[in-house]
Amino acid sequence: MPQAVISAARLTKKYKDFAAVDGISFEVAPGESFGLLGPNGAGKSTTMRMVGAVSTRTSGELSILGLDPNDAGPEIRSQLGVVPQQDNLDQELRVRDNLIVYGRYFGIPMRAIGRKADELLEFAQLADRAKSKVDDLSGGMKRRLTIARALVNDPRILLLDEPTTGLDPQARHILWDRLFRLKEQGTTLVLTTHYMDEAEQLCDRLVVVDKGTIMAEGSPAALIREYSSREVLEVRFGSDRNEEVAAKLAGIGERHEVLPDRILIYSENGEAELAKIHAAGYRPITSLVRRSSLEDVFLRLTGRSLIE
Ligand SMILES: Nc1ncnc2c1ncn2[C@@H]1O[C@H](COP(=O)(O)OP(=O)(O)OP(=O)(O)O)[C@@H](O)[C@H]1O
Repeated sequence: MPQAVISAARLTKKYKDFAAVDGISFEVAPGESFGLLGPNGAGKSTTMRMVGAVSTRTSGELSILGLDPNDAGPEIRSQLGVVPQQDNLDQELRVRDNLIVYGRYFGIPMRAIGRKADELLEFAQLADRAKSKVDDLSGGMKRRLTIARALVNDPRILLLDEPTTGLDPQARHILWDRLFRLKEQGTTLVLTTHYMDEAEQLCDRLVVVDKGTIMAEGSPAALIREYSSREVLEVRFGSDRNEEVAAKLAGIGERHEVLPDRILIYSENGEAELAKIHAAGYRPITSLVRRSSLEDVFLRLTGRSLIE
């Protein structure tokens, strides 16, 4: 890997005796899009706050852009863009003024900041809303404005905590498109998400986190190859029968997961497994064949679903 822009070794954050982040190690290369995928409470935001140099670590090593946040917090923060989980835009100010005020905060000269604000509004597809009140924007627009604001200082790394939580599918796709654009331009992206499709779409590489520890690391495709099969057959026999039927399907597929509402059968060819189930005399209420996803990887690693 080229000289890492973020390097964490045995990074730990404790709240009293509880380790919210429990000895995690990872590196992020320049220009990479790196993700932390895990359910609520996994320790993703806590990790992001340490990387963002706004929360101190309890132990371990952390280097951001070659600097230690314990010694160089302000210098690190001046080179980062941060998109927090909750939008914290200035509701009193108009859209464009949010960017101007933030730019002034970073000490950008007045004549440069106006040009920068217009450029960022264009990028965030908000040019026609420049004079709107923040309150009048949709959730997706507010999110894009928060991203635009985080780009005011031309950050070397953009940190995004759950960038699309709470957005509708269309707004998510518009936002992903903007993040792809940034990725193309070479910005290093670090994001947390509990959406497996977001991780699959946006991340070159990711770590799967659960209960403060890293369960696996790799590209989405490599993780799926390593921890799942090519296809998944989902069958439903009714919540009271799934356990009983699953026990009788022992020879079918490479392995099963029995969830409260369905059985997942992992194999290279879901349709072929469905034919075997029919041949054995079982008729599922519903059946669906899909390709494996990071959700299956998480289930395999933890025995639990990402969204509970
Ligand atoms: N200030 C705090 N004091 C005590 N416990 C905390 C504090 N902040 C976080 N925690 C706990 O640490 C754990 C990890 O929280 P964190 O917010 O990092 O998780 P997360 O993966 O980002 O999930 P979410 O998406 O819900 O924010 C949780 O159990 C949380 O309750």
